[in-house]
Parts: sequence; C-alpha cells; structure tokens
Amino acid sequence: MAASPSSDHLPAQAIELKGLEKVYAATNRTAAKHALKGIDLVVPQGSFFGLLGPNGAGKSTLINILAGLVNKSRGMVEIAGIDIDRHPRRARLAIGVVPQELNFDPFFTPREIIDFQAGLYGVPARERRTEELLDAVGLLEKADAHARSLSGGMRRRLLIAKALAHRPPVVVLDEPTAGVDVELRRSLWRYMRKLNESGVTVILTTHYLEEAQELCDRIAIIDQGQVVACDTTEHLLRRLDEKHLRVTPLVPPATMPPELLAAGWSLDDQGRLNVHYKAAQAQAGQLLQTLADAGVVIADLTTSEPDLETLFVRLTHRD
Ligand SMILES: Nc1ncnc2c1ncn2[C@@H]1O[C@H](COP(=O)(O)OP(=O)(O)OP(=O)(O)O)[C@@H](O)[C@H]1O
Repeated sequence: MAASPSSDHLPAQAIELKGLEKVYAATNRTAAKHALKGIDLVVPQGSFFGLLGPNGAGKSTLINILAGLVNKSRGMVEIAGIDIDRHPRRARLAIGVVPQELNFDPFFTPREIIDFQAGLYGVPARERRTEELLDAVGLLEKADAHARSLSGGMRRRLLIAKALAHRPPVVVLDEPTAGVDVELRRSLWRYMRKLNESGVTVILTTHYLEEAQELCDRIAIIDQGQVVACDTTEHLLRRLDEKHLRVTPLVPPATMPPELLAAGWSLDDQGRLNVHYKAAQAQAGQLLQTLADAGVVIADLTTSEPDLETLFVRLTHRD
C-alpha cells in the first residue's frame, strides 16, 4: 500500500491514555454509567493492536473518544503525541476511524467519496491522493462506479480508503469483519496487514479472538471499563502455558483408577480421558506412561495448545 503516512517524525506512541474515564450522565430513563474507569494504555507506533472485550466492556466508548465523537470525563488522551484537549483539530487529523456500519451515500462514486472526505479534513486538492488510495485498496477500476454497485467486500475496502483520505498515521477499525464470510474476511486481513506494513498503526476491535491472535502483535483486553490484560500476543499466550491432552481409549474404563486421577486425568461423558498440564512441569510422554501403567490401550489421541479464547474467558469470566 503506497498511500501511507510517512513514519518520520512520528512519536514512539501512536496512542497514549492515562486515567481515562467516561461517565455517561443519568437520564430520565437510565442511571449514570461509568463506562471507562481509569484506562491507562499505550499503543506503540507501527503496531497492529487488538482491543478486545466482551459486550459492554467500553470499546466503542474508547474509540469514540479517540474519534472525537464522545467527550471524556477525565484523563489524558494523546494521538500521535497530540493532546486531544490542547489540540483537538490536530489530534483528529492524526486518526482515521473505519466504522462498523457502511456509511456512505450509495449514489456517489468511490472517487467522489474519497475526494469529499479529504476535502472535509481540509486536504488541498493538489495534495489529495484519491487514485493512489483507491488503487491501494484495489478499487481503482471501480473509481467511477456508483458505490451501490460495489460488493460487500468492496464497500468495506472503500470505508478503509475513506478513513485514510487524510493520511492519518493511526487507523482504528471497529469490527471490520463482523458478519462477513470467510473469504472476504481473509481478503480484509490481507488489506489490514498491508496497511500496517506500510507504516500505519492499526487498532482493531473484534469479537473474533482467532482473528486478533492471527493479526495483532499486541492485545489489550478490557472488561467493565478497565484494562484486565495488555501485552504482546506472544506473552499473553505464554502466560497460559497450558496444554490439553485427550485420549480415546480402546475400551473406556468403567471407573477411573485412582492412579490416573492422581496424575490429573479425568473421564468425560464420551468415555475420553483428558488432562490439562503445564508444559514447563510435565511432558505428554510421562502422562501417557501413566495410562500404559494402568493398562489403558490408546485408540486415538489429540493435543491442543492454549489460545486467546481460553485467556479471554478466564480474564473476563465470560464465554
Ligand atoms: N450514550 C450512552 N449513554 C449511556 N450509556 C452508554 C452510552 N453508550 C454506551 N453506554 C454504556 O456504556 C457501557 C460501555 O458501552 P460500549 O458501547 O462502549 O461497550 P462495547 O465494549 O463497545 O460493547 P459492544 O461490544 O457491545 O459494542 C455499556 O454499559 C453501555 O450500555
């Protein structure tokens, strides 16, 4: 993707939040809601950052504060080193938000939509890079077609181009793959990766933990308005260090021998034997030996590694 910002002169942090709080005021019908309860968060420049959390965690509130659509109650927010209180306009120029909804006029063409967006942000005509952007998201051929004639995938890519029209160094994609089919999801992943490789800091919110695990180099999990984990994806996964071994015995034991229970094995309702173990403390071979010693003949076995989903459920106590 060529339509990227220059990463020269950018500060080390794309986003920095300190003690960020949001309280939605009470209305006649609803009580006040403390949606963000003191968020401290750093998104390094150039990273591919996942913002995860269960429904109602506060992700949209956070993104809307970054986008300048919701006023924070307390705390400090810097985008590309620019404080949103001191320089709100400059801060807004440093970020592009790709919303969930496909929000553009279907009667305009992609070229008009990108051009108009650049104009909104005060980019002078000679500095606009409409063609370059459309090319970058693979829509150059459709530059002059009505937006309503674009496929779902093309529309999503048009939204990405629209968010990039003012060449912000930071882009937030809010659930970009929600409800899209597997093929389109893969193609959007490719675009997001290219965008990130071109120097843009990408912040992604997603309900697909597998997607975050695949794409993001750093992940923050927020729950009930607080950060419950924030680290590199690799460190988060290593934190679990838990493996799962499942054995299908040729003949399921009618009752569990005490020595297998002592070794950590349990019998599930399908007659399979399961054990969770820490790779640092045990080896699959030792565990399988306990089965052999108990006279269990193995018909089949599988092992599985920890994933983000396990961590997510554990930290947020939700499925
Ligand atoms: N305008 C508002 N007025 C009052 N409360 C709000 C408002 N917007 C959000 N909330 C509340 O603030 C909390 C955080 O909501 P938010 O939409 O930020 O969460 P979220 O993590 O984006 O959830 P989801 O994944 O469901 O979109 C929720 O309890 C929500 O009901």
